[in-house]
Amino acid sequence: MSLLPTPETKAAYVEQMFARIAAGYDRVNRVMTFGLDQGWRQRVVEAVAPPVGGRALDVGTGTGDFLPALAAWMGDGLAVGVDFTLPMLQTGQPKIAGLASRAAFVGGDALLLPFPDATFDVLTTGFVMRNVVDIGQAFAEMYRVTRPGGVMACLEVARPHNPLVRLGHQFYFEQVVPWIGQLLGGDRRAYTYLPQSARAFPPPDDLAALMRAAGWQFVSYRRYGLGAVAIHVGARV
Ligand SMILES: C[S@@+](CC[C@H](N)C(=O)[O-])C[C@H]1O[C@@H](n2cnc3c(N)ncnc32)[C@H](O)[C@@H]1O
Repeated sequence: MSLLPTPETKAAYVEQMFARIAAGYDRVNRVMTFGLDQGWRQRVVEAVAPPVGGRALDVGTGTGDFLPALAAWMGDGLAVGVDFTLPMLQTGQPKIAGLASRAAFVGGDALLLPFPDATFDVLTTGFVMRNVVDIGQAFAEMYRVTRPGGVMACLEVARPHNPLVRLGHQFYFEQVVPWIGQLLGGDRRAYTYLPQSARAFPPPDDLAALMRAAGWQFVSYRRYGLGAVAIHVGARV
């Protein structure tokens, strides 16, 4: 049975779903990815290479997993995480408490970012684009708030190329992950939506085309985790 919402109901569906799973979100992520997810986020941060004293924005920050790494690169710079699911931000609050004035959460929509043009040096986003109603608009908003010369990197799920790996990945993602979500996160529906939304998500070449259409230049991507995720990078010239 499809759990994918219609475009009209998607934003509310996504917000309510992440509010439900916020408390167990980090735990399920670590187990479900065999601990690889933090390494992928680290690669995203390396790809944008935040400047010392700079400003970074993480879009759809959730519990703020990108913020400590972004802040670590920037010395006295500022890492901001924006998200529209407040319970996710509340769950992540202890993660940024130790960063004092070097990190902050802001409530807001990725499709209408609450920042002026050209505010940030670098942008990151992880596992968010599957969940937005309009990927092109999200990329365009990210472009708008990036200063000329800035860089953006996007981490998202992909489907492995190798047919055998693809089959194993499909079984794991569609049959096992919902049970992990049930056992460790208490929510089988949310972790059934996850593989379904991944199936409906544009493959890496199409995602790169959407980035280019939103204005991003020098767009490229690399796959990680046997092809289960891809990191796209683009620049605002
Ligand atoms: C799968 S979580 C990813 C969280 C985090 N980026 C990470 O790497 O773990 C997706 C997050 O995107 C947020 N999100 C989805 N659509 C959004 C939108 N239109 N505006 C702001 N946040 C959004 C959700 O609230 C959720 O916290």
